[in-house]
Amino acid sequence: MILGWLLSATVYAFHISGLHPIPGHSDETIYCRGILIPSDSFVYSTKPATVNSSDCRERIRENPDVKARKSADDPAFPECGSLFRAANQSKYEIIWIAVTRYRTIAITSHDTSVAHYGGVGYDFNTEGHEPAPVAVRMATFNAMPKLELHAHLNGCVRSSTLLELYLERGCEGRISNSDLECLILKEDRSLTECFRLFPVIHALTTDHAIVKRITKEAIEDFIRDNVVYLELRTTPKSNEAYGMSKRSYVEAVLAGFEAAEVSYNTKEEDSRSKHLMQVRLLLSIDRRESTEEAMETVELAWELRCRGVVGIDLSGDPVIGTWKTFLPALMRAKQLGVPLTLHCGEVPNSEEVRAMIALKPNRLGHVCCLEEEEWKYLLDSGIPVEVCLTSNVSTESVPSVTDHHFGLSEIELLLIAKSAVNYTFADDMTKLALHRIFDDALEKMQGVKSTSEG
Ligand SMILES: CNc1ncnc2c1ncn2[C@@H]1O[C@H](COP(=O)(O)O)[C@@H](O)[C@H]1O
Repeated sequence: MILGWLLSATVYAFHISGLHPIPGHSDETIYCRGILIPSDSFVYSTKPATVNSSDCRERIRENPDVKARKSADDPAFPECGSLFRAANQSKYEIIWIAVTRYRTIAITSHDTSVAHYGGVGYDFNTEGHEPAPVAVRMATFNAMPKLELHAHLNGCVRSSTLLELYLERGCEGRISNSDLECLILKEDRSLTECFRLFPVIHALTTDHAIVKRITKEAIEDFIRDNVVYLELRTTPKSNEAYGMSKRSYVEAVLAGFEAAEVSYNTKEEDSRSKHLMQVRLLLSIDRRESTEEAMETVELAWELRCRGVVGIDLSGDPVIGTWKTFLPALMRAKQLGVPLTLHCGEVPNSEEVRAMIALKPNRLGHVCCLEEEEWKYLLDSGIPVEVCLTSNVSTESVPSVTDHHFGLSEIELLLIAKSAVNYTFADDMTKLALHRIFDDALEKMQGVKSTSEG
């Protein structure tokens, strides 16, 4: 019984990117984790400002919901103002922000002039201050093609698989049963708890066969969510006890890619098999690693560039490690022309945030905790940001899902998702094919819309 319950909790606990309703909310509305799939995958670009920041701020102040939540003593609110100022000064348009006591997240876009705060949409092109929330149906999100550009393999392991492995082999004394259950059942985890959980997962996903299995399952789950292009990232690991080197680990992941394609293609009765999902791999450097280990990962990415490895990621517990350790490897990646994405500003760290932006990586991930000056610097740099909304909610970096929802129309969401194609690490042919998928979906959506309006 407990196991059944644990299994049914799968999607909430581990499959962070799952397209599933949040308990207590209707699955007919946008208030669901599903909306966060595309948003996790979105990459936003920037463009000259069209929004008057003081007007924008006034409208936010006038919303009683926001006032109730952001009381005067909440240090986050002034931060919001400075964000608008930064955007205005640097002539970028902010379409969406989320401010919590600790973090501020902003999204800029060239596709729309809609801004959001506290889960309520405001159309800056219209008169009046009425909030304009838009309910979007789950079915639409299921059907919508999606790009997933920020998925950590060991963060996507099904809870059912973890439990199965745990029951089979235990957890090598690293964690008690009750601790494991507690971690699995807890829907939202602080960053600290997250990094307590990863070693537990790693202790279970040790050998090549398991790495292949979790890769295949993760891909199948993304296919089910109608992701059409996936950049999966994972940290190559060596583990003598299992005869594993960094290279053989990556080989096991690539074997998982192949296995997923086979099982996917054989399910001909499944209409989703008409889509062929494109999968690419980024190799992550963990912040606990040494310069030499980081360098080995970069060389591996270069060697395996013809087999689907398209980039390097720097990730891991943001309070561990120092920037200088990884710099030689990141510079080497740049020298080789291997695309780079860096986890940036998950916790306040001005010096590092500045150094990361100065390195001019191809993308930055999370980018939650920035000082006003750093925001300006980021906006000036024009570096696309992987805005990891699902993760930020799960790790309690932002207060709730409703504080995150976009309130955009279905077509606007699709357009934003489409714009992310330009920031994938895919080749031009793949980008073209992806643009076509989005154009088809857009055409269908517009057709449905005009029929229902007619
Ligand atoms: C929540 N925000 C985050 N911030 C930073 N790094 C994260 C992360 N979430 C996951 N990882 C990184 O991904 C590893 C697990 O997948 P792989 O073993 O690589 O497949 C974690 O150990 C951590 O290094």
